[in-house]
Amino acid sequence: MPVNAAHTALWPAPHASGAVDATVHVPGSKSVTNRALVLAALAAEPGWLRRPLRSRDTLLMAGALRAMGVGIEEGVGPDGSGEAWRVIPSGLHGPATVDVGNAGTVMRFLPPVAALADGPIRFDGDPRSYERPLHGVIDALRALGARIDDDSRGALPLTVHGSGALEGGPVEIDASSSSQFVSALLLSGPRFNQGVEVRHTGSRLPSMPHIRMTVDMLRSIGAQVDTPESGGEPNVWRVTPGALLGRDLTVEPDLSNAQPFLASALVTGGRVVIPDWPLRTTQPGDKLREIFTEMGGSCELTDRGLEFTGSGSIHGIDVDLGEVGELTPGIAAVAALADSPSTLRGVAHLRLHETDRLAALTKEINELGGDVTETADGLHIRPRPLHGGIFHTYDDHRMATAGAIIGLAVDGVQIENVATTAKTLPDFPDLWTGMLGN
Ligand SMILES: O=C(O)C1=C[C@@H](OP(=O)(O)O)[C@@H](O)[C@H](O)C1
Ligand SMILES: C=C(OP(=O)(O)O)C(=O)O
Repeated sequence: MPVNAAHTALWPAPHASGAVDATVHVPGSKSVTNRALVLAALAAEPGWLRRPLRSRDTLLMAGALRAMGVGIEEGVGPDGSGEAWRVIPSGLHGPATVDVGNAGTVMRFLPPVAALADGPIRFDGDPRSYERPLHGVIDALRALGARIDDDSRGALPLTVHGSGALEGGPVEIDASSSSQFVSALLLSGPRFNQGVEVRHTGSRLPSMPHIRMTVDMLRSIGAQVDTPESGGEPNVWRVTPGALLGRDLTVEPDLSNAQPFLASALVTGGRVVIPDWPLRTTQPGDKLREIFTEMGGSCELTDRGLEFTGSGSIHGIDVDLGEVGELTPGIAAVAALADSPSTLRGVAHLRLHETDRLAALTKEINELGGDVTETADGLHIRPRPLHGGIFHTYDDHRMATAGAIIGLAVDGVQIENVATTAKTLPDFPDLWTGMLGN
Protein backbone atom coordinates (compact mmCIF):
# COMPACT_ATOMS: atom_id res chain seq x y z
CA MET A 1 0.00 0.00 0.00
CA PRO A 2 1.49 3.45 -0.86
CA VAL A 3 2.51 5.39 2.27
CA ASN A 4 -0.21 8.01 1.92
CA ALA A 5 -2.91 5.41 1.53
CA ALA A 6 -1.62 3.65 4.65
CA HIS A 7 -1.81 6.94 6.55
CA THR A 8 -5.42 7.60 5.74
CA ALA A 9 -6.57 3.98 5.82
CA LEU A 10 -9.15 3.25 8.51
CA TRP A 11 -9.08 0.02 10.50
CA PRO A 12 -12.41 -0.95 12.06
CA ALA A 13 -11.38 -1.66 15.65
CA PRO A 14 -12.93 -5.01 16.59
CA HIS A 15 -15.73 -4.78 19.14
CA ALA A 16 -15.57 -7.54 21.76
CA SER A 17 -18.67 -9.69 21.72
CA GLY A 18 -17.87 -11.23 25.11
CA ALA A 19 -15.14 -11.78 27.67
CA VAL A 20 -11.74 -12.45 26.09
CA ASP A 21 -9.95 -15.63 27.06
CA ALA A 22 -6.60 -15.81 25.31
CA THR A 23 -2.89 -16.44 25.53
CA VAL A 24 -0.88 -13.80 23.71
CA HIS A 25 2.82 -14.21 22.89
CA VAL A 26 4.13 -10.65 22.92
CA PRO A 27 7.29 -9.98 20.84
CA GLY A 28 10.54 -8.73 22.38
CA SER A 29 11.14 -5.44 24.14
CA LYS A 30 12.09 -2.46 21.99
CA SER A 31 14.08 -0.88 24.80
CA VAL A 32 16.04 -4.07 25.58
CA THR A 33 16.66 -4.91 21.91
CA ASN A 34 18.01 -1.47 21.05
CA ARG A 35 20.26 -1.28 24.13
CA ALA A 36 21.53 -4.80 23.46
CA LEU A 37 22.37 -3.90 19.85
CA VAL A 38 24.34 -0.81 20.90
CA LEU A 39 26.22 -2.63 23.66
CA ALA A 40 27.01 -5.62 21.43
CA ALA A 41 28.30 -3.25 18.74
CA LEU A 42 30.63 -1.59 21.27
CA ALA A 43 31.88 -4.89 22.75
CA ALA A 44 35.34 -6.33 22.33
CA GLU A 45 34.03 -9.65 20.97
CA PRO A 46 30.99 -10.99 19.07
CA GLY A 47 27.72 -11.62 20.88
CA TRP A 48 24.25 -13.12 20.37
CA LEU A 49 20.87 -11.53 20.69
CA ARG A 50 18.03 -14.01 20.87
CA ARG A 51 14.37 -13.28 20.19
CA PRO A 52 15.16 -9.68 19.21
CA LEU A 53 12.22 -7.46 18.42
CA ARG A 54 11.94 -6.91 14.68
CA SER A 55 10.06 -3.66 14.29
CA ARG A 56 10.68 -0.31 12.65
CA ASP A 57 12.64 1.08 15.63
CA THR A 58 14.91 -1.95 16.01
CA LEU A 59 15.49 -2.44 12.29
CA LEU A 60 16.49 1.23 12.09
CA MET A 61 18.94 0.65 14.94
CA ALA A 62 20.39 -2.44 13.27
CA GLY A 63 20.61 -0.63 9.91
CA ALA A 64 22.41 2.33 11.46
CA LEU A 65 24.99 0.15 13.20
CA ARG A 66 25.56 -1.82 10.01
CA ALA A 67 26.11 1.49 8.16
CA MET A 68 28.90 2.25 10.66
CA GLY A 69 30.57 -1.10 9.98
CA VAL A 70 29.06 -3.47 12.58
CA GLY A 71 28.17 -6.99 11.40
CA ILE A 72 24.63 -8.05 12.32
CA GLU A 73 23.82 -11.45 10.87
CA GLU A 74 20.71 -13.58 11.00
CA GLY A 75 21.27 -16.85 12.78
CA VAL A 76 20.18 -19.42 15.29
CA GLY A 77 21.35 -18.92 18.89
CA PRO A 78 24.29 -21.00 20.22
CA ASP A 79 21.97 -23.52 21.88
CA GLY A 80 20.06 -23.95 18.64
CA SER A 81 16.85 -22.42 19.98
CA GLY A 82 15.06 -19.47 18.47
CA GLU A 83 15.91 -16.87 15.92
CA ALA A 84 18.84 -14.68 16.78
CA TRP A 85 21.10 -11.91 15.62
CA ARG A 86 24.85 -12.42 15.80
CA VAL A 87 26.50 -9.05 16.36
CA ILE A 88 30.10 -8.73 15.23
CA PRO A 89 31.75 -5.51 16.38
CA SER A 90 34.33 -3.85 14.13
CA GLY A 91 36.13 -0.54 13.83
CA LEU A 92 33.26 1.96 13.61
CA HIS A 93 33.62 4.25 10.64
CA GLY A 94 32.01 6.89 8.44
CA PRO A 95 31.02 8.28 6.13
CA ALA A 96 27.56 6.94 6.86
CA THR A 97 23.98 8.12 7.02
CA VAL A 98 21.65 7.11 9.82
CA ASP A 99 17.86 7.22 9.45
CA VAL A 100 16.45 7.53 12.96
CA GLY A 101 12.82 7.40 11.82
CA ASN A 102 10.99 8.62 14.91
CA ALA A 103 12.85 6.31 17.30
CA GLY A 104 13.94 8.10 20.47
CA THR A 105 16.37 5.27 21.19
CA VAL A 106 18.07 5.61 17.79
CA MET A 107 18.25 9.41 17.71
CA ARG A 108 19.64 9.57 21.28
CA PHE A 109 21.71 6.41 21.73
CA LEU A 110 23.65 6.63 18.46
CA PRO A 111 25.28 10.10 18.38
CA PRO A 112 27.65 9.02 21.21
CA VAL A 113 28.46 5.85 19.22
CA ALA A 114 29.09 7.99 16.14
CA ALA A 115 31.52 10.13 18.15
CA LEU A 116 33.61 6.95 18.54
CA ALA A 117 33.58 6.26 14.80
CA ASP A 118 36.18 7.41 12.36
CA GLY A 119 34.55 9.76 9.86
CA PRO A 120 31.35 11.78 9.50
CA ILE A 121 27.99 10.23 10.44
CA ARG A 122 24.92 12.12 9.23
CA PHE A 123 21.67 11.72 11.24
CA ASP A 124 18.25 12.42 9.76
CA GLY A 125 14.73 11.14 10.35
CA ASP A 126 10.97 11.68 10.17
CA PRO A 127 9.72 15.29 10.38
CA ARG A 128 8.69 14.67 14.02
CA SER A 129 12.27 13.68 14.90
CA TYR A 130 13.32 17.31 14.23
CA GLU A 131 10.99 18.43 17.03
CA ARG A 132 11.98 15.88 19.65
CA PRO A 133 14.53 17.06 22.24
CA LEU A 134 18.14 16.13 21.54
CA HIS A 135 20.00 19.12 23.03
CA GLY A 136 21.03 17.15 26.13
CA VAL A 137 22.95 14.63 24.02
CA ILE A 138 24.43 17.21 21.61
CA ASP A 139 25.61 19.62 24.33
CA ALA A 140 27.00 16.83 26.47
CA LEU A 141 28.92 15.25 23.59
CA ARG A 142 30.44 18.63 22.69
CA ALA A 143 31.47 19.14 26.32
CA LEU A 144 33.08 15.68 26.23
CA GLY A 145 35.12 16.52 23.13
CA ALA A 146 32.95 15.68 20.06
CA ARG A 147 32.54 17.82 16.94
CA ILE A 148 28.90 18.09 15.81
CA ASP A 149 27.27 20.21 13.06
CA ASP A 150 23.61 20.84 13.87
CA ASP A 151 23.03 24.26 12.26
CA SER A 152 22.82 25.55 15.87
CA ARG A 153 19.32 24.13 16.31
CA GLY A 154 20.24 21.63 19.01
CA ALA A 155 18.16 19.06 17.13
CA LEU A 156 18.13 16.82 14.06
CA PRO A 157 19.30 16.76 11.33
CA LEU A 158 22.97 16.78 12.32
CA THR A 159 26.39 15.36 11.52
CA VAL A 160 28.75 13.90 14.10
CA HIS A 161 32.37 14.17 12.91
CA GLY A 162 33.84 11.19 14.72
CA SER A 163 37.60 11.00 15.21
CA GLY A 164 37.76 7.38 16.33
CA ALA A 165 37.81 8.20 20.07
CA LEU A 166 36.23 10.53 22.61
CA GLU A 167 37.88 11.95 25.72
CA GLY A 168 34.81 11.68 27.97
CA GLY A 169 34.84 12.65 31.68
CA PRO A 170 32.35 14.61 33.80
CA VAL A 171 29.35 16.33 32.22
CA GLU A 172 26.15 18.05 33.39
CA ILE A 173 22.85 17.67 31.56
CA ASP A 174 19.20 18.53 32.13
CA ALA A 175 17.40 15.31 31.26
CA SER A 176 13.96 16.44 32.43
CA SER A 177 12.64 16.16 28.86
CA SER A 178 13.94 12.60 28.32
CA SER A 179 15.68 9.95 30.37
CA GLN A 180 17.19 8.77 27.09
CA PHE A 181 19.82 11.57 27.36
CA VAL A 182 21.26 9.85 30.43
CA SER A 183 20.99 6.34 28.95
CA ALA A 184 22.67 7.49 25.73
CA LEU A 185 25.79 8.79 27.49
CA LEU A 186 26.04 5.81 29.85
CA LEU A 187 25.73 3.19 27.08
CA SER A 188 28.80 4.44 25.19
CA GLY A 189 30.60 5.56 28.38
CA PRO A 190 32.82 2.47 28.81
CA ARG A 191 34.41 3.26 25.43
CA PHE A 192 35.26 6.90 26.23
CA ASN A 193 38.93 7.42 27.23
CA GLN A 194 37.96 8.62 30.71
CA GLY A 195 34.59 6.91 30.89
CA VAL A 196 31.77 9.29 31.79
CA GLU A 197 30.22 10.92 34.83
CA VAL A 198 26.71 12.20 34.08
CA ARG A 199 25.11 14.68 36.50
CA HIS A 200 21.42 15.44 35.93
CA THR A 201 20.76 19.06 36.91
CA GLY A 202 17.07 19.43 36.00
CA SER A 203 14.05 19.25 38.27
CA ARG A 204 12.36 15.96 37.40
CA LEU A 205 13.92 12.96 35.74
CA PRO A 206 11.32 10.81 33.94
CA SER A 207 11.39 7.09 33.21
CA MET A 208 13.81 5.95 35.94
CA PRO A 209 13.17 2.25 35.18
CA HIS A 210 14.65 2.83 31.72
CA ILE A 211 17.82 4.27 33.30
CA ARG A 212 17.97 1.22 35.59
CA MET A 213 17.63 -0.96 32.49
CA THR A 214 20.66 0.81 30.97
CA VAL A 215 22.70 0.34 34.13
CA ASP A 216 21.70 -3.35 34.52
CA MET A 217 22.53 -4.16 30.92
CA LEU A 218 25.88 -2.35 31.12
CA ARG A 219 26.81 -4.28 34.26
CA SER A 220 25.76 -7.56 32.70
CA ILE A 221 28.41 -7.18 30.01
CA GLY A 222 31.19 -6.26 32.36
CA ALA A 223 30.94 -2.47 32.76
CA GLN A 224 31.48 -0.85 36.12
CA VAL A 225 28.70 1.64 36.86
CA ASP A 226 28.19 3.68 40.04
CA THR A 227 24.68 4.99 40.59
CA PRO A 228 22.71 6.96 43.19
CA GLU A 229 21.09 3.64 44.14
CA SER A 230 24.47 1.97 44.75
CA GLY A 231 25.51 4.58 47.30
CA GLY A 232 26.61 7.35 44.93
CA GLU A 233 25.51 10.99 44.91
CA PRO A 234 21.89 11.72 43.97
CA ASN A 235 21.44 12.29 40.21
CA VAL A 236 24.98 11.20 39.33
CA TRP A 237 25.96 8.11 37.30
CA ARG A 238 29.57 7.15 36.68
CA VAL A 239 30.84 4.60 34.11
CA THR A 240 34.45 3.42 34.29
CA PRO A 241 36.31 2.95 30.97
CA GLY A 242 36.82 -0.69 30.02
CA ALA A 243 36.21 -3.47 27.51
CA LEU A 244 32.70 -4.92 27.14
CA LEU A 245 32.11 -8.67 26.83
CA GLY A 246 30.26 -10.41 24.02
CA ARG A 247 27.10 -11.92 25.52
CA ASP A 248 24.30 -14.31 24.71
CA LEU A 249 21.17 -12.40 25.64
CA THR A 250 17.54 -13.43 25.29
CA VAL A 251 15.21 -10.46 24.93
CA GLU A 252 12.19 -10.34 27.29
CA PRO A 253 8.70 -9.76 25.86
CA ASP A 254 7.84 -6.06 25.60
CA LEU A 255 5.73 -5.48 28.70
CA SER A 256 4.56 -2.06 27.48
CA ASN A 257 3.31 -3.74 24.34
CA ALA A 258 1.54 -6.32 26.53
CA GLN A 259 -0.55 -3.42 27.82
CA PRO A 260 -3.40 -3.44 25.26
CA PHE A 261 -3.82 -7.20 25.69
CA LEU A 262 -3.98 -6.93 29.48
CA ALA A 263 -6.37 -4.01 29.07
CA SER A 264 -8.67 -6.21 27.00
CA ALA A 265 -9.18 -8.47 30.04
CA LEU A 266 -10.08 -5.43 32.15
CA VAL A 267 -12.43 -4.00 29.55
CA THR A 268 -14.27 -7.24 28.78
CA GLY A 269 -14.11 -8.89 32.21
CA GLY A 270 -12.01 -11.64 30.62
CA ARG A 271 -8.67 -13.35 31.09
CA VAL A 272 -5.37 -12.98 29.25
CA VAL A 273 -2.14 -14.91 29.73
CA ILE A 274 1.18 -13.39 28.65
CA PRO A 275 3.81 -16.18 28.52
CA ASP A 276 7.45 -15.48 29.51
CA TRP A 277 6.57 -12.54 31.76
CA PRO A 278 9.92 -12.01 33.55
CA LEU A 279 10.05 -12.58 37.31
CA ARG A 280 12.56 -9.79 37.65
CA THR A 281 12.79 -6.94 35.15
CA THR A 282 13.59 -3.26 34.78
CA GLN A 283 10.85 -2.78 32.18
CA PRO A 284 8.32 -0.11 33.20
CA GLY A 285 5.49 -2.30 31.88
CA ASP A 286 5.88 -4.53 34.93
CA LYS A 287 4.14 -1.72 36.84
CA LEU A 288 0.94 -2.67 34.99
CA ARG A 289 0.44 -5.53 37.42
CA GLU A 290 -0.12 -2.91 40.14
CA ILE A 291 -1.88 -0.23 38.08
CA PHE A 292 -4.36 -2.52 36.35
CA THR A 293 -5.03 -4.32 39.63
CA GLU A 294 -5.97 -0.97 41.18
CA MET A 295 -8.21 -0.35 38.16
CA GLY A 296 -10.19 -3.54 38.78
CA GLY A 297 -8.21 -6.60 37.66
CA SER A 298 -6.22 -9.25 39.43
CA CYS A 299 -3.08 -11.04 38.37
CA GLU A 300 -0.90 -13.95 39.17
CA LEU A 301 2.53 -14.99 37.95
CA THR A 302 2.40 -18.73 37.22
CA ASP A 303 4.41 -21.23 35.16
CA ARG A 304 2.30 -20.18 32.20
CA GLY A 305 3.27 -16.51 32.51
CA LEU A 306 1.27 -13.56 33.77
CA GLU A 307 -2.40 -14.47 34.13
CA PHE A 308 -4.47 -11.33 34.26
CA THR A 309 -8.21 -11.37 34.94
CA GLY A 310 -10.74 -8.55 34.72
CA SER A 311 -13.56 -8.34 37.26
CA GLY A 312 -16.09 -6.77 34.92
CA SER A 313 -15.69 -3.39 36.67
CA ILE A 314 -13.11 -0.76 35.78
CA HIS A 315 -12.19 1.84 38.40
CA GLY A 316 -10.65 5.26 37.90
CA ILE A 317 -7.17 5.92 39.26
CA ASP A 318 -5.13 8.85 40.56
CA VAL A 319 -1.54 8.10 39.69
CA ASP A 320 1.84 9.68 38.95
CA LEU A 321 3.07 8.04 35.73
CA GLY A 322 6.40 9.93 35.55
CA GLU A 323 8.38 6.70 35.91
CA VAL A 324 6.29 4.83 33.35
CA GLY A 325 5.22 7.54 30.91
CA GLU A 326 4.97 5.24 27.90
CA LEU A 327 2.04 3.46 29.62
CA THR A 328 -0.07 6.65 29.65
CA PRO A 329 -2.03 6.25 26.39
CA GLY A 330 -3.21 2.74 27.31
CA ILE A 331 -4.10 3.76 30.87
CA ALA A 332 -6.01 6.80 29.55
CA ALA A 333 -8.01 4.54 27.22
CA VAL A 334 -9.01 2.22 30.07
CA ALA A 335 -9.74 5.22 32.32
CA ALA A 336 -12.16 6.60 29.71
CA LEU A 337 -14.21 3.40 30.18
CA ALA A 338 -14.09 3.35 33.99
CA ASP A 339 -16.83 3.83 36.60
CA SER A 340 -15.13 6.84 38.22
CA PRO A 341 -12.80 9.70 37.18
CA SER A 342 -9.03 9.45 36.86
CA THR A 343 -6.13 11.83 37.24
CA LEU A 344 -2.88 10.94 35.44
CA ARG A 345 0.06 13.08 36.63
CA GLY A 346 3.80 13.53 36.17
CA VAL A 347 3.90 13.18 32.38
CA ALA A 348 4.39 16.70 30.97
CA HIS A 349 7.28 15.32 28.89
CA LEU A 350 4.78 13.26 26.85
CA ARG A 351 4.12 16.43 24.85
CA LEU A 352 7.48 15.70 23.17
CA HIS A 353 6.98 11.99 22.47
CA GLU A 354 5.94 10.50 19.08
CA THR A 355 3.24 13.19 19.13
CA ASP A 356 1.95 15.51 21.85
CA ARG A 357 0.28 12.60 23.60
CA LEU A 358 -1.62 14.71 26.13
CA ALA A 359 -3.23 16.81 23.39
CA ALA A 360 -3.84 13.81 21.12
CA LEU A 361 -5.52 11.69 23.82
CA THR A 362 -7.69 14.61 24.91
CA LYS A 363 -8.85 15.40 21.39
CA GLU A 364 -9.47 11.84 20.24
CA ILE A 365 -11.30 10.62 23.35
CA ASN A 366 -13.40 13.79 23.43
CA GLU A 367 -14.31 13.37 19.76
CA LEU A 368 -15.84 10.01 20.71
CA GLY A 369 -17.97 11.81 23.32
CA GLY A 370 -15.51 11.71 26.24
CA ASP A 371 -14.67 14.34 28.81
CA VAL A 372 -10.89 14.70 29.12
CA THR A 373 -8.99 17.84 30.07
CA GLU A 374 -5.28 18.48 29.93
CA THR A 375 -3.49 19.66 33.05
CA ALA A 376 0.03 21.11 33.27
CA ASP A 377 1.48 17.62 33.66
CA GLY A 378 -1.20 15.13 32.72
CA LEU A 379 -4.88 14.42 32.17
CA HIS A 380 -8.20 14.51 34.02
CA ILE A 381 -10.50 11.85 32.61
CA ARG A 382 -14.20 11.79 33.49
CA PRO A 383 -15.81 8.72 31.91
CA ARG A 384 -18.89 9.32 29.78
CA PRO A 385 -20.77 7.07 27.36
CA LEU A 386 -18.70 7.02 24.16
CA HIS A 387 -19.77 6.58 20.56
CA GLY A 388 -18.05 5.40 17.38
CA GLY A 389 -15.95 7.59 15.11
CA ILE A 390 -12.48 8.00 13.67
CA PHE A 391 -9.62 7.75 16.16
CA HIS A 392 -6.63 9.65 14.70
CA THR A 393 -3.21 8.32 15.62
CA TYR A 394 -0.63 11.01 14.65
CA ASP A 395 2.00 8.42 13.66
CA ASP A 396 1.99 7.21 17.26
CA HIS A 397 1.90 3.45 17.82
CA ARG A 398 0.53 3.87 21.34
CA MET A 399 -2.34 6.09 20.11
CA ALA A 400 -3.33 3.26 17.76
CA THR A 401 -3.34 0.64 20.51
CA ALA A 402 -5.20 3.03 22.85
CA GLY A 403 -7.91 3.44 20.22
CA ALA A 404 -8.16 -0.33 19.83
CA ILE A 405 -8.76 -0.70 23.60
CA ILE A 406 -11.66 1.77 23.42
CA GLY A 407 -12.98 -0.02 20.33
CA LEU A 408 -13.44 -3.22 22.34
CA ALA A 409 -16.21 -1.52 24.34
CA VAL A 410 -17.48 1.06 21.86
CA ASP A 411 -19.01 0.06 18.56
CA GLY A 412 -17.85 1.76 15.37
CA VAL A 413 -14.39 3.03 16.36
CA GLN A 414 -12.13 3.29 13.32
CA ILE A 415 -8.38 3.57 13.84
CA GLU A 416 -6.56 5.73 11.33
CA ASN A 417 -3.23 4.26 10.16
CA VAL A 418 -3.08 1.21 12.42
CA ALA A 419 0.10 0.39 10.47
CA THR A 420 1.88 2.92 12.68
CA THR A 421 2.04 0.14 15.31
CA ALA A 422 4.95 -1.19 13.22
CA LYS A 423 7.19 1.18 15.20
CA THR A 424 7.34 -1.41 17.97
CA LEU A 425 4.72 -4.11 17.24
CA PRO A 426 4.19 -4.85 13.54
CA ASP A 427 2.01 -7.85 14.40
CA PHE A 428 -0.49 -5.81 16.41
CA PRO A 429 -3.59 -6.11 14.15
CA ASP A 430 -3.11 -9.88 13.78
CA LEU A 431 -2.40 -10.46 17.46
CA TRP A 432 -5.46 -8.38 18.35
CA THR A 433 -7.89 -10.16 16.06
CA GLY A 434 -6.31 -13.50 17.04
CA MET A 435 -6.90 -12.71 20.71
CA LEU A 436 -10.53 -12.01 19.97
CA GLY A 437 -10.82 -15.31 18.16
CA ASN A 438 -11.50 -13.76 14.74
O1 LIG B 1 15.13 4.40 27.08
C1 LIG B 1 14.12 3.90 26.58
O2 LIG B 1 14.13 2.79 26.00
C2 LIG B 1 12.86 4.65 26.72
C3 LIG B 1 12.75 5.66 27.63
C4 LIG B 1 11.53 6.48 27.79
O3 LIG B 1 11.77 7.71 27.15
P1 LIG B 1 11.52 9.16 27.84
O4 LIG B 1 12.33 9.23 29.09
O5 LIG B 1 11.93 10.12 26.78
O6 LIG B 1 10.04 9.20 28.13
C5 LIG B 1 10.31 5.80 27.15
O7 LIG B 1 9.22 6.67 27.14
C6 LIG B 1 10.64 5.29 25.77
O8 LIG B 1 9.52 4.67 25.20
C7 LIG B 1 11.74 4.26 25.82
C1 LIG C 1 8.16 7.26 23.76
C2 LIG C 1 8.29 6.14 23.05
O1 LIG C 1 9.26 5.86 22.14
P1 LIG C 1 10.70 6.47 21.82
O2 LIG C 1 11.68 5.36 22.08
O3 LIG C 1 10.66 6.85 20.38
O4 LIG C 1 10.93 7.65 22.74
C3 LIG C 1 7.32 5.01 23.22
O5 LIG C 1 7.59 3.93 22.67
O6 LIG C 1 6.28 5.18 23.89
